[in-house]
Amino acid sequence: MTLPTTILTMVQATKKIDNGLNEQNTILDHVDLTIQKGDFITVLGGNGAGKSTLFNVLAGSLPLTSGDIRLKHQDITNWKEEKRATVFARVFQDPKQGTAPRMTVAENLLLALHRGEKRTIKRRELKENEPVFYELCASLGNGLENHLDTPTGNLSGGQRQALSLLMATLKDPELLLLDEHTAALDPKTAKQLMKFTNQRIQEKELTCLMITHRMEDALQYGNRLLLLKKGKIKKDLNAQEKKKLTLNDLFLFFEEED
Ligand SMILES: Nc1ncnc2c1ncn2[C@@H]1O[C@H](COP(=O)(O)OP(=O)(O)OP(=O)(O)O)[C@@H](O)[C@H]1O
Repeated sequence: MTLPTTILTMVQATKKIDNGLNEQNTILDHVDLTIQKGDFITVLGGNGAGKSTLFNVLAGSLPLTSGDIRLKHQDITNWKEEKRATVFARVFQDPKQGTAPRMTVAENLLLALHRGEKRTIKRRELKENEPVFYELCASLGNGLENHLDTPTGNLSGGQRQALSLLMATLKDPELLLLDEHTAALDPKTAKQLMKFTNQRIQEKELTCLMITHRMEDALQYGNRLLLLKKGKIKKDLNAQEKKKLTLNDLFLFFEEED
């Protein structure tokens, strides 16, 4: 049996925000979290529970007030957002956020292939990578392979989110952050993208945190489930505990007073 490899550790991670009345609100409250390689963790919590804050402090868009974050035992607490983007990839809820609208599908994929490098797009490289990009897009099953030369602003929301997911996973990030990435899609498209997401995570053996408000998805996918309330992790369920969990248990959790 191989021992699990720790990818990420948060120790007493806390974020306080000035509320404008000379007081501070704690929006992430002394969070301890250890993520092992290959974990696919679904993250649930009501509005304002702190899910996006958790992602923002991981991605570096919000600095921690106290506590620290370690990536494979390296302290990354003070790494800037740009540096963290070389190891973490994030897909947002809004299809407009993940891709450059005036650039074509192929150009966006080429940018993703060179994530973290400062360089311009070369026509020759686009040509060379075309067969790879075609196959990659065809694997989505939504016709994106026929739009390699289409600016992404002209794609459907579903195609654009699928492309964002492909881009985020192209270079095997240490940690994939899915921030309600299916929430803006119609039920059928959301289901297809979720199926593809799971397939991609399994195939590439990625480590992933996924925020969702779809409780069925939180139960169906992943090997671990976090329940957040008032900036705290209230439950961290492992695979066995998660298997036993029902939709009713989740409804009860949301209704519970603290
Ligand atoms: N930059 C900020 N400035 C002030 N308050 C903030 C900031 N970011 C988050 N908050 C507050 O922190 C709390 C947690 O917000 P957060 O967006 O993390 O919740 P969430 O669980 O993602 O909610 P939702 O499901 O509605 O997206 C909320 O009360 C929110 O108003």
